[in-house]
Amino acid sequence: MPPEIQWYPGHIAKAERQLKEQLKRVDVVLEVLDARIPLASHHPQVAEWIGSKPRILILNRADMIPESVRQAWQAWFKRRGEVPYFTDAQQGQGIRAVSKAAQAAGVEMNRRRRDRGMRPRPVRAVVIGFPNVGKSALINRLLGRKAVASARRAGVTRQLQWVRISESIELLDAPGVIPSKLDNQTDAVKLAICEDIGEAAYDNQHVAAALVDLLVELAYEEILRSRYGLDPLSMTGEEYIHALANSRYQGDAERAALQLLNDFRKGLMGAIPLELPPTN
Ligand SMILES: Nc1nc2c(ncn2[C@@H]2O[C@H](COP(=O)(O)OP(=O)(O)OP(=O)(O)O)[C@@H](O)[C@H]2O)c(=O)[nH]1
Repeated sequence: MPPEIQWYPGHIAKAERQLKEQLKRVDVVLEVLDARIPLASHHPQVAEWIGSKPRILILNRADMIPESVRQAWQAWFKRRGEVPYFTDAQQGQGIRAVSKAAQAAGVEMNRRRRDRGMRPRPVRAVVIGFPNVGKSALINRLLGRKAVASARRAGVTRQLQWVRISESIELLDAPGVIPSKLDNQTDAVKLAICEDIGEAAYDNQHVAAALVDLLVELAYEEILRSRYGLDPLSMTGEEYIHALANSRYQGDAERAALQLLNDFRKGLMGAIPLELPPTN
């Protein structure tokens, strides 16, 4: 069977090259994950690309998961010796803590510079993450003004410039786009559901069916039942899309799939995580 989600060729290598170019220039890396799918929106090679540079871990779209799940992730990352910063870059929540963490990394860097007889300078940082996770929105919030294009469409970010976000922090105004991980279709489907996928080709009906299956698996079936008047427990995700198409869209399964995906992506189903911290 061919992979369900495919990326347009040529894009991955170029994205990796550009990302490495950006990482070379900075002291600190701000890695943005999607709080609904912190595992699927992390690329396993990030540690290798960053090397020994400090990384600040940001779970954006924190408004799209319940508080209890946020706490569960907090505890899970803490057990792994990591500190997640939860942000809502759209509304500007949690931004100050991110800036402070970058600033603290800068203090550490300047201590080392002074030890080597070098003059202190502002810490240089870059925001990286998968397409559409909210990198530009976060940069705008860190800047405190609207300077970087932010759009609902994936893959709009381009150019490269330094911007001063405080006395002690300089930021690359173009975020680093992390290339897709190609070997994990389960993660790819989650990225497609959340629209964090960039230049990929995928089948909306397949992705919407996977969303229904995931919602049932995570015991969110009541949301589907009350929103669409159809019980997902008695059928597969694929059957659900067809049932929805028959009940509302004259059998048009593509419209039903797009409606369901849009409702989820816009948060109209409520704050729903698609991943929970692993229990082991
Ligand atoms: N609900 C919610 N929406 C967000 C948040 N952050 C960003 N968004 C929205 O998500 C969409 C993508 O945000 P961008 O900032 O353009 O994402 P990006 O990562 O820069 O995207 P690319 O340029 O495609 O790589 C926009 O519609 C934002 O308004 C958030 O914390 N919560």
